[in-house]
Amino acid sequence: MLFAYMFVDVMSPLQSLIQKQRGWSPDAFGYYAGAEYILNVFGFLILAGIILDKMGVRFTGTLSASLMVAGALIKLYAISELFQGTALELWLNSWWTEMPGSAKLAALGFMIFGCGCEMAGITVSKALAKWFEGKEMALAMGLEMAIARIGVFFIFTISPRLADSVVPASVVVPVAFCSALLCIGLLAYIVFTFMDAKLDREMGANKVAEAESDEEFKLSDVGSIFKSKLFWIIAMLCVLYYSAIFPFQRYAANMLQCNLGISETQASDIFRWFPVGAAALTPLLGYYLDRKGKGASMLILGAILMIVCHLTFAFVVPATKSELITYSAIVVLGISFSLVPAALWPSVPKIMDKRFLGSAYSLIFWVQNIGLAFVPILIGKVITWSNPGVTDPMQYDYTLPMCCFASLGVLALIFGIILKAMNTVHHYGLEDPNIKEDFEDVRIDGEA
Ligand SMILES: NCCCC[C@H](NC(=O)[C@@H](N)CCCCN)C(=O)O
Repeated sequence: MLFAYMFVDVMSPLQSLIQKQRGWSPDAFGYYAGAEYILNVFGFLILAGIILDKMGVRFTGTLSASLMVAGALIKLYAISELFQGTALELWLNSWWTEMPGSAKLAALGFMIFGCGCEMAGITVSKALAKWFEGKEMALAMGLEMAIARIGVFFIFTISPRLADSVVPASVVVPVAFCSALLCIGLLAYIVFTFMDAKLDREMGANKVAEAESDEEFKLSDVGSIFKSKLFWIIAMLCVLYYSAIFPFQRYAANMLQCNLGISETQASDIFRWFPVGAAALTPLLGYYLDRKGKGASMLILGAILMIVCHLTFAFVVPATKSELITYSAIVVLGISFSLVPAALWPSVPKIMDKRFLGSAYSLIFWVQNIGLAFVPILIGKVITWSNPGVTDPMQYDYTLPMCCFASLGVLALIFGIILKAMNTVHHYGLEDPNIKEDFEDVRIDGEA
């Protein structure tokens, strides 16, 4: 997941370079960036969950890592010199001319990569739930997310430097570097499949037989998940919360530039500490959750902190232009981005039956991906609508867009409160620690 998250953002700091090198306009760059989620939104993620529950973590993880490598290589080819002047490029250049041929092929590669990346996300979650059931599951998931966030910080730091390491500067170097890392990731996962097979053997014949007889996944389970009220509450909380985080990340640097009147680099230098803060805290909160519980309360607190931060960016930062307040809001947002992921993902195995855990994760990801695909477009339109006549990208007023992000947080908070109330009534164990001697299993079996 570290290498996957690095690949996702490898081009993010290189927007102006790819514009100079390959003629991608900001719009073309936006379409390329959105391509990551397209196939997932149009149903691939649902299929991925079914494959995961039918075929298991070893097959699905290897498939997802292979998809990421294939997508990465297509993207690498698209931006390389090799692709320039080919018949395919000429043909791709001949229609929808706003989007250069290299951007179209890179978007296709990114789409395939995106399928592999999200499929890997649900596979890793299911694998961790299997390996750490009744143990330090939240800590394990927290560490996995922390490593991925460090990858984001790392790639924002090294990507421009790798591009500048050749003359003239080239986007090919960082993309080739990350593609090589993905190949290493695929090999690492293949090694894991042997370890996982060994775990199955160690778990003993009895447990495997039990798993085979009682826990066979049925296609109708997908329908059962969709009918579950609890599933929809978690999925809505997830999409609303994450839609106010990942799409915000795309606009954050520009928002800081406009509010503080600083350069792109200064803004990035401030904002890049956000994933680092989240990386530092998520495992600690996972450790706490494993031992003390309070998962539902953490979700509520995380949503409240996010609302406070987005409102600070909307009203306080532009009025005071204070760097101290800005840094404080970034740190508090990092705490929020630790609380919610640390509590959300380990909660799913508590309330969903093991046999369709992969599908449950995939359907939550699917709803989330719809938000991640469309909220950035919506925010772009709000920026344009609330800044009539503004052409200088340093002069945007971000009050309304930030209020939109805060509103998503308010809705997420409402779903968090409903979830906690339901947990109090039905005792799903969302406030309980993961590590328990006698774990009372109250997971719903498709019906809630
Ligand atoms: N084992 C993974 C748990 C989910 C972590 C979560 N990621 C997502 O929700 C992804 N579906 C979306 C990632 C988008 C990145 N461009 C997270 O908190 O990162």
